[in-house]
Amino acid sequence: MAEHFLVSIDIKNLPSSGDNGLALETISYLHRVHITATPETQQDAIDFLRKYFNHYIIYCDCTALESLEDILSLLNNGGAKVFVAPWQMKALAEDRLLVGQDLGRLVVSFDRSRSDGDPEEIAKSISGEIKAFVPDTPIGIHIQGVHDWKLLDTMNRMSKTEYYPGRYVTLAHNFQNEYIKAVKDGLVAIIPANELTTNPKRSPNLVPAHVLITSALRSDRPDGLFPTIVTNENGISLGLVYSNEKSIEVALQTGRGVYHSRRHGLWIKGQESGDTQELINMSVDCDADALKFTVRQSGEGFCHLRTSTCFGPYYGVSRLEQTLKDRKESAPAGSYTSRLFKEPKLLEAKIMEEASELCEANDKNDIAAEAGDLLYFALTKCVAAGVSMKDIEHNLDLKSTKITRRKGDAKAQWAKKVGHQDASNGLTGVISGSAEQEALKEAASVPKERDDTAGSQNGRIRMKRYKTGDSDVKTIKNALQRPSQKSTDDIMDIVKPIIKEVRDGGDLAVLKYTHKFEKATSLTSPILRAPFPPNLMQLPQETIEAINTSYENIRRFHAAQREEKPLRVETMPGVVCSRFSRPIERVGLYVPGGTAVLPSTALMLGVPAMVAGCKKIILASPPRKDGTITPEIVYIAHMIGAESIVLAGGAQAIAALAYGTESISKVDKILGPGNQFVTAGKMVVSNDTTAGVSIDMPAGPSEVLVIADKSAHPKFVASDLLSQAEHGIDSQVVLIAVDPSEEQLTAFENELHAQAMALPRKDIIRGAIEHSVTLVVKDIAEAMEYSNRYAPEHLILQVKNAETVLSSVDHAGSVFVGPWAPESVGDYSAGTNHSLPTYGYAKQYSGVNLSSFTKHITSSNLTRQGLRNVSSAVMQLAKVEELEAHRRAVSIRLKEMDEMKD
Ligand SMILES: NC(=O)c1ccc[n+]([C@@H]2O[C@H](COP(=O)([O-])OP(=O)(O)OC[C@H]3O[C@@H](n4cnc5c(N)ncnc54)[C@H](O)[C@@H]3O)[C@@H](O)[C@H]2O)c1
Ligand SMILES: N[C@H](CO)Cc1c[nH]c[nH+]1
Repeated sequence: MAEHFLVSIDIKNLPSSGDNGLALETISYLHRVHITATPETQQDAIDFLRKYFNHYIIYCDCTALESLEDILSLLNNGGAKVFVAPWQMKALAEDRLLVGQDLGRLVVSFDRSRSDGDPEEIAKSISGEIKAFVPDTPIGIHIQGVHDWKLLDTMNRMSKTEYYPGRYVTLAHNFQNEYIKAVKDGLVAIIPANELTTNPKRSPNLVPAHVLITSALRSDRPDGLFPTIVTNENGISLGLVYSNEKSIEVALQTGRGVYHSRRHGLWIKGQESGDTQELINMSVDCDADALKFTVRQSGEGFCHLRTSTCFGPYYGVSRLEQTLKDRKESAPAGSYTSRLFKEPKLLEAKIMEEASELCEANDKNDIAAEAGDLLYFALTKCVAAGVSMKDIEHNLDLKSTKITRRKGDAKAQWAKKVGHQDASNGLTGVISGSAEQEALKEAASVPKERDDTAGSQNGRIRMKRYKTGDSDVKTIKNALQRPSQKSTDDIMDIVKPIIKEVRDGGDLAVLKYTHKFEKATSLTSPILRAPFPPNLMQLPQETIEAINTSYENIRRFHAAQREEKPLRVETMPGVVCSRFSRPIERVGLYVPGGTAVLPSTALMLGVPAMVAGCKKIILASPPRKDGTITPEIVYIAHMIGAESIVLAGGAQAIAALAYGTESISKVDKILGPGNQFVTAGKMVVSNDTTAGVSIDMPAGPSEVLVIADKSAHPKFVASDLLSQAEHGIDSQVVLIAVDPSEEQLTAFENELHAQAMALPRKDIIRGAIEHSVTLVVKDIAEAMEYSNRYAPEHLILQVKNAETVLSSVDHAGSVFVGPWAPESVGDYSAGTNHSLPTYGYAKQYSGVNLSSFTKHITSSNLTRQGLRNVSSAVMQLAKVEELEAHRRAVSIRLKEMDEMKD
């Protein structure tokens, strides 16, 4: 429907029927409203959208908002379009917060109330500003405070060559005729509700609403009438009638379907038949020569022949809805539908049955038949609850206005049922696969809503059970699938522009993202350099002691990994090959800080870097909101001799380390775990040959696999599973129970539930437990087979003679042996490293260790005889490869040897 005018409403002071101007109900007949959101009224605007999305098409003026997130949330809550200032348009477009057709929901607002000047120049500069930032998507323009018609005329002229979908105006003077002229000229006038009336006799100074409508219309009929299509709420056409200025005026005054009969004049539908119509709204079509009335029809129907429409009875979904409503009011004896209304459990079962039959249907006819059955039962449930087809459509419309969309993964239980795997589980395995975003918004580790039952069964936090003898291989394979994350493409689309901006824009770009993601807006430099001020590392004595103990154990274990002397092998007499290691000179260590601050990761990366002898160690970690870094990390940075701490997280920190900026030194290798953005950032920079940087491995959401036999202590088993489940909802924990009794399984489950319920992060745990499993196997050999296939980040062996099982471990990041080795000792203090491969990457990667910070150089040292001994092999192979210079490098030397002999 074309836009002609918007009624502006003060959301803090909603118009009511006693006021001057139009009341809310009458405004809904005109359908399009304009509201203003300021930092103070932002929440009111959201509440208005949520409450009235079904009644109006709502446009929001956001020019006074400071936060781009607030603008996006208005669009996400159903705002049809947002009016933004030029700087907001620029930022939204540049940050790619709106792309594609969502950009078309912007209207750029220019305030001309105080500026005069050549209209031609003004119009040109407006057009230039828009084209500079949104060159490809047509967007609307709004001229605010217009007091000069020359400017509007010029804009109108320009619109013939430059397309703006909507030219909106707010007038400086409140004159009736000006509004009417604007609408007649094809502009969309924004008119305050208190300057409009449906009763011009009573309020002669206000603008008559019906005149505004007819000003937008042009009749191409000799009698000047406007053809009017009448539809029901679902958009089904009831018939064709005619309107004129008078009938529109009465329709607006009475809120009913009122038309002009070419035989009888003013026609109030249903006045005689009783089949009245409640007016929902009226609108003008795209070329302004026809009207549409949307109405709620009562009685027999619209047509004088007593059918629902002038084209016959309803059909399809509308007929079904009508029948169901009739049955609800009064059903004939024995009606099946009426039984469904009375037996909700039967209805529920039928919905599931039909949904499953639809899934199984293959050919076109079957699919249509099964979809029809499912619709019947689904709509029965809706009608029983008083939900109409219109309500469903509104809901769909609201979802379609969202700019941040869910990826739409199936819940694990359903995905597993049908054996669906996320197609995007490819690239790294770590950054592949759900989140949240909601795209932009779905941080990996967010607590579940309180009423979310994920991970719970009958109110208990419980993992799903599978038994290898009872379930087929495919079912178990699916059950052991890691939870999927946001698709690789989505993440790459977010990360790549960030990296490019930091590479090109340096410090300023890093700061921009730190302000945005960490909200640390007071930060003016992205770096904290050593020597670190003592006041930034004040810690309680017990924390210092804990760090010192962990530091020393980690140092000892990693120092023991040093190769004391070079490897030296004489491969043939006189041919000596050697290999020696050298530290990587400059390393960047990423310490996560999104959902939890992990100083222990600073130790796990920093201590081996120091032991290896890296010359330059730079830490990077997202700062807190006030711009500071947690004192434990500063203290550890000081202990390991770090050059500096980059006060940034995510892909921006990775890019700064890879390319360097004015203040951040470039590094040769980046190590450390992180979320999907960090991991994707590491992948991107390591693939850029111009960056000259390598990375450690894909280290994503934490996971643990516990193998427990009859000797295992349920309390220990449950506590180990929970220690990794509390990391994030994207973590996965697996229990392999070896030949357990039912009592033992129940004991594991009771403990898990009881301990989880007492933990502060139980909501996160529930999320993780949703995709976690207990697998029952017959013996330890089978347990090891499954464990090796899964290749867990952490493997815990709570079995008899655990030490002997170690020899069967082929793939795991780190193993914890026996009842007295909880995984958390490895997380903090035992000495082994906690930066480990996840997602099954333990099949090809090691966890961080000393060699992650070194590289090897080889050397060959030959005597004369040595060269003679190897010469024929070298020369023959050079000949085969037709590389003559290679061959000669040997033959010339042999000749020289021979001559020297003579
Ligand atoms: N495998 C291992 O060895 C190991 C060790 C420790 C931690 N971990 C894992 O590391 C992860 C840490 O993740 P985290 O989120 O807590 O911290 P993080 O520091 O990895 O990520 C936070 C950063 O993500 C960026 N970000 C957030 N939302 C964004 C968006 N919408 N667009 C672009 N960038 C965005 C921000 O820059 C923010 O600074 C967890 O999954 C944890 O389990 C793994
Ligand atoms: N378990 C994580 C590695 O997957 C590391 C960690 C840090 N803090 C606590 N735990």
